[in-house]
Amino acid sequence: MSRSSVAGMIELEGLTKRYGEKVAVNNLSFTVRPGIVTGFLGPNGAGKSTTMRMILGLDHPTAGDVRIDGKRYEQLKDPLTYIGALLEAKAWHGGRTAYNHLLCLAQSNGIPRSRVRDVLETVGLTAVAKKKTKGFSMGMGQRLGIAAALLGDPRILMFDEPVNGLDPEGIHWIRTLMKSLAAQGRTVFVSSHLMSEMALTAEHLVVIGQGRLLADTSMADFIARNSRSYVRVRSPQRERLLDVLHQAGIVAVESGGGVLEVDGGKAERIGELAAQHRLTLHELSPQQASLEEAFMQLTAESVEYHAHSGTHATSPEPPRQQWGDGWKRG
Ligand SMILES: Nc1ncnc2c1ncn2[C@@H]1O[C@H](COP(=O)(O)OP(=O)(O)OP(=O)(O)O)[C@@H](O)[C@H]1O
Repeated sequence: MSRSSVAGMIELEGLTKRYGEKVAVNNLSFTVRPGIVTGFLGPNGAGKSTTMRMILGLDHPTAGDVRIDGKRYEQLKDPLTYIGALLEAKAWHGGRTAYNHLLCLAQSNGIPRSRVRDVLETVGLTAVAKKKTKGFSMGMGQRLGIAAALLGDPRILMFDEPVNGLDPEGIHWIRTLMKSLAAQGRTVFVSSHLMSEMALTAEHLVVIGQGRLLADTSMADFIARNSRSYVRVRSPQRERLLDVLHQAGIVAVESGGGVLEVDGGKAERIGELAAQHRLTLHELSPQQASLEEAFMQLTAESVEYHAHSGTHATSPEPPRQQWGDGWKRG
């Protein structure tokens, strides 16, 4: 563990959590830094919520350590002024107004009363501040949860699956808010099981599967390594086409169903070669593999419950790192 922690850093070192035989979080070590949105990505049951609960001192690690600005959560004086969090469960009292809910939280955490109006304004709930929260929609509830996280003006914000159940407008709002919090120099750590969502929000990615670290990388690097572009080609004269491509130094791979795949953007060249040799093409289509597919590849071996079988994955082996080779075929 680094003892020269920068303000706003979350540092995990060998963090492990067992529930009986089940290892929910397995020897996780990584650092979350300020000024960017860090996406915490993994399939359902990967251990994201358990990790976040340990960061907040709500669960105790079986082994390892997690520090906020170099300290354990319980060592922080007025912790809401260091780290604010939105966890999945809603924990407010439905009979209170939004204003009173936040006021109670402020008063019990040494936060000035003036912050209540500020955060209600930030999340767009000023007009309903005096309404009881039990009548709130899912989106309003999320906004109130985020207001509570922002109350202590913390340098670190942590959100567990914040866009779950929200409509497109709500999703857009949360995305914009997270980016603006990071632009203010704060640390923003956000979990999701959707790569497509993270691709639009996060600058850095931490990917876990079955509690283990699979990747800790910039989004730009993830895209560069995993955005495979290739050309799909089908021809009734497949063997002759393969020979022609081979002679031209173009590598084609058979991918089943009579389809050939050629890496890189060579569609024009393939079309010209086919025309020169009077070969018929039934398909010549440039393709771009999605990041969602790349994520599925990376985590494929660590998904707990497979939809097709419903069986529990019991392999004790760590999931194979598939950077770069994730796309190669046998
Ligand atoms: N209190 C508990 N007792 C026993 N097992 C638990 C407990 N909490 C979590 N688990 C198990 O630990 C594993 C990790 O769960 P966790 O909720 O942290 O995953 P997650 O990545 O947040 O998943 P999701 O995306 O579904 O919320 C799961 O197999 C879960 O069943």
